Parts: sequence; structure tokens; C-alpha cells
Amino acid sequence: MYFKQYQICSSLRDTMVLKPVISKLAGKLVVLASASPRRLEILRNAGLRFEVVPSWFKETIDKGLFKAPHEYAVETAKQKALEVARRMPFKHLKTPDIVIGADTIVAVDGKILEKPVDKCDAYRMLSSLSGKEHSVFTGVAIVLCHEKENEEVDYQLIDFYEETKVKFADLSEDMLWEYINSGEPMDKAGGYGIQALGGMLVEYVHGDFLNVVGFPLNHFCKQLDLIYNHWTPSSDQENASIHLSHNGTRSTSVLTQPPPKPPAQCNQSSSPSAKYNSSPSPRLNSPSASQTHNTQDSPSSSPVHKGERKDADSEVGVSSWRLVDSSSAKDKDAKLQGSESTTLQQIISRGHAIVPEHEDSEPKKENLQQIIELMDGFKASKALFTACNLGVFDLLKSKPSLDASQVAREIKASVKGTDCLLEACASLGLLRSKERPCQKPVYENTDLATRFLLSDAPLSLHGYIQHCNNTVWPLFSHLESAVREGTHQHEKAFGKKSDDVFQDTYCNSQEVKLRFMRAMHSIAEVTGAAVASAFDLSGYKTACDLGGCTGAMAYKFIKAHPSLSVTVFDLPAIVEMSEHFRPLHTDNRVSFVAGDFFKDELPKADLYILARILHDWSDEKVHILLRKIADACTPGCGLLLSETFLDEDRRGPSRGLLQALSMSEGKQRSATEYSLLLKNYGLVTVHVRNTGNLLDAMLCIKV
Ligand SMILES: C[S@@+](CC[C@H](N)C(=O)[O-])C[C@H]1O[C@@H](n2cnc3c(N)ncnc32)[C@H](O)[C@@H]1O
Repeated sequence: MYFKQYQICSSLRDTMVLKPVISKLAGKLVVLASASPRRLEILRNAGLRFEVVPSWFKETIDKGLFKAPHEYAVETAKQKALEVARRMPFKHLKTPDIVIGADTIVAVDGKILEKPVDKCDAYRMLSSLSGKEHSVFTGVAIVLCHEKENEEVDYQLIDFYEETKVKFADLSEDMLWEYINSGEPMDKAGGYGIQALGGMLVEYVHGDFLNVVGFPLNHFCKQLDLIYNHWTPSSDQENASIHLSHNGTRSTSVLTQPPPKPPAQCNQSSSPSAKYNSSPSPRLNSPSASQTHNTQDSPSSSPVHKGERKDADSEVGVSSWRLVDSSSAKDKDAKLQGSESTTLQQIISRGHAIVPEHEDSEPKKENLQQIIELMDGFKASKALFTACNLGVFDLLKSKPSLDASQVAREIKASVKGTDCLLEACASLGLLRSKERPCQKPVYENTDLATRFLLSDAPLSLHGYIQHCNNTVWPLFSHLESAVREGTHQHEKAFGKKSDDVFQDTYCNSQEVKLRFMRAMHSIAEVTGAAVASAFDLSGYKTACDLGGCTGAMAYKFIKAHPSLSVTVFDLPAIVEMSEHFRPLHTDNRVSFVAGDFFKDELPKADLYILARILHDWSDEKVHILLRKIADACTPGCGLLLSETFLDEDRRGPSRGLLQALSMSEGKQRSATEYSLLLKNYGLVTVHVRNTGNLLDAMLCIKV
């Protein structure tokens, strides 16, 4: 077991630099516009969380329009991604943040080979590759979608391609037909799959192997790095094309292209309503006004910058649009019918006007809305807490369709106050009000409330809501002092000095302790399954969940890993109450040990779990704990760390940054910061998983 894992560890060390890049996409709705299982696997293995929405774009672009084969692959990738980016807000009722499209082709003797249509076609393709070197190109398009007002979405497009040279051995007729009859060639570009049987046909590969499989992961990560770490919203960079040389050395050049044509010229186009405006910067959050481009190009020369080719192997183009649908939302769906192969040109002529943005002198509606929502945020939180505490959602589960006076009677509150509370909850999407002629409306729980707000729902957040109301709220009411003094405000909020919040505050009374445990339990119930299944832990037999509280995480781990046993290690005051949280149907693979992880010997295990622990403690205490863990680990032992990882630039997620405001003595960190910290203790990160849920995860191995 240890040997196997150590190998994984060293081979993955090289990819470490890429992980923080992938983590940039955490919390974003990333969509892969491809059903290719090979692309799916490559991206999943890289830790990317995404939805798959296969593109309806038919690969029917006339190849003759393109000067070079890669241009065709890039154009197809673009059209696939754009089709999904445009379809999702209508068909899926959500706007993705990023859509990734890709198209892989094989080119030999100036001809493009796609997927064979039948066995004879496969034979023709494979025999044309026999004994020769050919090129595999994957065109990739990254569409960044930026939702503006109801009817508007900004699309920014980054595309690039990767070329890999592959040489086939001389293939005998027997070998060819044996391979064709295996069925493998049929859904593969060029008629072969290098990752399976087709690998036997290959003499050598020059370049990125994964590119031949279907997705140039390395180049893609470099692109993400450029998008998220290196682009700044400067006007020069609007015309930036970034060239990545094939041998891995990167040269970034800002092209000095002639300025794009002004909007007046765009208006002379064949589609009278079409004006075109590019957003200035590839950063999602910088959609201010800028340059214009002509949209009258054919698909082969659509408004993606065609920069000078500095390097024959790879090219990146950047462009962006703002589409405004000039028609009503109702007929959008109808318009999209049969739009599988629409080009940008066609979108325009279907009633989407692309208009320049103006520097508004008045505040934009959405800006004002954003500020007002922030100002009102505490009112919404408090309305939610109050409705939960008064048992409104539980009541409407047992007695649906009550009006305000009936609810008031049941929860023993005033009719006036209850009326306001119910109306407010309905406006927040927590209740549904049903109008009745000449009578007061009645209320029911929405699906959201049924899922998360009932005290007995499997994913109930009731416990955490009570903790927020009783503990976090008082702390936040002293936020200004906390910021001025740089310390936690437990004494001001709870009238009691606290050196160790867990022992001095949470374990102070049975009531507070149970409330704290319910809070931890509810979050672990919601997040635990994603954390537990984030990595293949089949090599581990025993785990110890340090600060494992009620055991909620531990139960998720044994469910996800049938051969794993977990010891939950927590303070004696917590362990004595853990029985209350034991699931009805569970075996004895979860056990509890009471102790203090700063002072006592840690239970022996080959995997340690630290979920939501490190962020709470000072550097000094973190050092004590990690030293103890490192000493308890033999080489090959694992540490699974689960926290909310901050973005690498520490600009988000807000949830993590806001939580830091009320934290006692610890701090929030990014995945890289955790990795560097753990490395000091010989714990080398081999995988990072941004779960897209509240908690992310990282697997480290002791070397
Ligand atoms: C924020 S909670 C996290 C609970 C759990 N790991 C989860 O993710 O749901 C921190 C846990 O660490 C435990 N803890 C705090 N100080 C401890 C100590 N000195 N020794 C052992 N456990 C401790 C607390 O009792 C609590 O259960």
C-alpha cells in the first residue's frame, strides 16, 4: 500500500503547480460541452468539478474554408462551446460561468480525419496512417459567461490548440482488420484510441500524450493560469494573443494589431441590428466598455483575434461579446430550436443585437441592487433564524396550508408579527403563499425549506442555523471591536473570558455543547459525502478523525470506503455525547476515543483526517498539532485535510473570508498555503479537490 502511494506522490508532485489553477474554478459553474468519456476522465482526474452538457453543434463546417487543419478544430471547439453557453440559460435555466469546448482531429498529408463512419472508412483512415507520422490537433475554446441584467450575457472567448505528432508502425492487413473488428476505432478521431488497443499501433509520440487522447490538459491549465493569474484589465491586453511554444517555453506577446474597425462600420453590415462590442478584459469581473470589432467574418474568420503566428505549434486567441436579446424571453426558446449550427453571425440576425456599453452617469440598476442586498443581508438572515427557531417550517410540514393567524396561534406569537414574518419568508423563497378569494393567503414550505430547514430533514441545517443565531450573530454584533482590536469578542458577546473557545465556551453547559454539536453535525451531514468520496482511499484500513465531533464525517467515510474503520478523537465532553448522533443503521467500524489532540497521544492510524480544524488555531497550536501528526505517521501514511480553501488570490470565496471575521485565533488559507504548511512536516500534497460544496479537500502523504 505505502509503496503504491509513494509512487503516486512523486509522479503527481510535478502537477502541483497546476492544482491551484484548477482550484480557481472552484465554486464556479464549469460546463464541459463534450460527451467524450476520455475528456471527462482527463478533466476529472485533474480535480476539476464540472457539469457535462454535450453540444448540439453539428460538426458540419466546411473544412475547405480553413487554411490549416488546426483552424478547423479551433472553430469547431468554439461553436460547440458557444452553442452550450447560449442554450443553458434558456434550456437549463442557469448561466454557466465557464464553458469548455474541444475538438480533436487527425491530419495526415494535408487531409483532416475525424471519426470514421463505418468499418471501410476506418480502414481507409488507418491505412493512410500506416508507417507515417501524422499530427493530432485538439482545438479548445473556453467561453467565460458573465451574466449582466436579465437579458444580457457577456461572452468572452479564449481559444487555442495543441499539436502532437504521432508515428504509426507499418500495419499489416491482418493487424488493421483485427483492430477495426475490435470496434475501438468507431468513435475516435483518425480511427484509433491511443489510450487503449490503438496504443499498440504507435511507434512514437512527440508532444502531449493527453492531447492525442482528447484534451491538452497542460496547455489548458496554462491558459487558466493566464486568465486568472496574469491578465489585468489593461486596454493593451484586449488584443492580447498569447503564444505558447510547443517545447514548453512560454512567450507572451501583446500583439500590435491595427485598431479594430469602429462601430459605424459594423452598422453597415448585412444584419442591420448588429453592432459589435468587445468587453475590454478577459477578467470576468471587469466588463467595462472598450474596443469594437467587425462581425462580418465567416465562421473561419469569426471575431476571434487572428494574431500573427509566432509559433507554429500553439496559438491562443481572445475575444469577447456582449449579446443583448432584443426579443422577449418567451420566444427565445423557439428561436433556439434548430439552432445547433448557428454561428455568431446567425445569432445576430436572429434578433440579438450586440451593442456598445456606455459609461452611465446614473448608477446601474444591478449595482444599486447589489449594495441594497448587502445592506439587507442581515435582515434576511435574522428572518430565517427566527422562522426556524419559532418552528414555522416544522409546523407547515405537519400542517400545510395555514394562514398567518393559524400559524401565529400555533407558534404562540402575534398575528401582526407572524404575518410580516411569513410574507418576508415567502419573498426569500422559503415559503410559498397561496392566494384565496376574499381570504388571507395560506402558506406552504418551498422545496428549499423542505430540504434544508426542517429539523428532521436528512440534510437539515437547523443545527447550524441555531449556532449562527446564538453564537455567530452575537460575535458579529461586535465586529467593529474585533477589527479594531484584532482579537475575538467572546468576552464581550458572552460575558465570559475564553482562552480556548471549545473548552471554555462550547463545552461550558450541556445546552451550548449540544447546540454546538448539532451545528457541526448538520454541516458535516451536508458536506461529508463529497469530502469522503473525494479520493480513492482503498489503500487505507484505519483512519483517525481528529476533532471528529459527533462522528458525522466518520460515518460518511465508512460508507464511501467499505474496508475503512475510523476512530473519532475528540474532547471528553464531546465524546460523552456522541451516542446521541449515532445513525440507526451502522456497523461498528466507527469508534470514539476521548482526549486532547494538543496534549495526548494520538490513536494509531494510517490515515489522519483533519476536517475544519486547522483554520481555528493560532500558528503555534497548528504547529503543535501537525508535529504530533507527523510524528505519528510512518512514510506512506496519509493526511486528509478538509477546509474551505480560499482562492489563490484570496479574493474569495466570500463565505470563507466572512467566516474569518469571527474566528478566534486562526486563519483561512488557500490550497497552496495549506500545501506549503503541511510540507514542513513531510506531508506532501498529492491531490486537491475543490468539491464545489462548502468544504474542499486535500490528500497528503507522509514522505
Ligand atoms: C469546528 S469542529 C469540526 C468538527 C468536525 N471535524 C467536522 O468537520 O464536522 C472542531 C472540533 O474539534 C474539537 N476539538 C477542539 N479542541 C480539541 C482538542 N484540544 N482535542 C480534541 N478535539 C478538539 C471540537 O470539540 C470540535 O468537535
